[in-house]
Amino acid sequence: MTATTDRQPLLRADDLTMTFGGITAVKDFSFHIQPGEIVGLIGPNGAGKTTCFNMLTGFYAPSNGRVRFKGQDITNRKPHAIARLGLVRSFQKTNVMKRLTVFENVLTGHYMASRQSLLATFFPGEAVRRAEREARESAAAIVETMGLAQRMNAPAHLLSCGELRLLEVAVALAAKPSLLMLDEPAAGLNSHEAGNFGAVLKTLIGRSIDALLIVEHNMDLVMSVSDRIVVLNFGRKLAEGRPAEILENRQVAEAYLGKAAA
Ligand SMILES: Nc1ncnc2c1ncn2[C@@H]1O[C@H](COP(=O)(O)OP(=O)(O)OP(=O)(O)O)[C@@H](O)[C@H]1O
Repeated sequence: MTATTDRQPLLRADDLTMTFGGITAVKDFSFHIQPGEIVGLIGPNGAGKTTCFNMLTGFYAPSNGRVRFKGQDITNRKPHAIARLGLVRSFQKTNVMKRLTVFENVLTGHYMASRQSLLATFFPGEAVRRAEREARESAAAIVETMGLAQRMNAPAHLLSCGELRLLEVAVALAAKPSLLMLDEPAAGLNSHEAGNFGAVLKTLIGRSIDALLIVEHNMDLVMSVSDRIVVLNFGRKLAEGRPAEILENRQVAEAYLGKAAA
């Protein structure tokens, strides 16, 4: 075990359970994320990964179990309240507005997060003007961090698939997350683009975010970026460990092969 396990987790979920009518999507699922970690949450289709994301971020009220973030019990809090605490998620559907430029998309992310009043926007005082300046500086810095500086003023519809996936993360970063949760952020990327995407994600830890939880079907990507992997199967935790341990785990291989053979 590493020394990190002695510290208080950034996020801790205990016995999370979600039932929809007669279907149990997730059952007694417990896990944690330490500051500084990238954790991969994997599992075959329908294993319960997105349902977990929804429970952790307040989009679903768990049927049972608790979620703690930064030491606070956030179970059943509203999604926007959880996001304001620093737990920010992406969705499988894109958050990018195709007509806006890369910079404008990230700036819009800042405004969505800051909830500045309309009155303040039209009749700005010094404080609002300063906030505006800071938002623009921060947006430009995020674009650079994601490796998109050359595309700062390009309309999003002109971006390659790889650049678009990076921009989606950039927009999420505008909300100033402490823990960022990405749901299939590398969908549609070829192996070269996925390699670059993973390398950029790794640079974010300790610089833009404290920790990252990633749900991803691209195994090369998730194995190369994650410090630890948690495997879900039929809503239950099947395995947990370092990527090399998970790759050698027979039960995990069978869960995936079983699904593929079905
Ligand atoms: N709102 C819902 N109502 C009823 N059943 C649901 C609902 N959301 C999810 N489920 C069911 O819960 C189970 C887990 O689904 P979930 O989407 O969480 O899996 P997943 O691991 O994210 O799958 P994928 O990798 O395909 O995205 C599935 O059987 C799904 O049909």
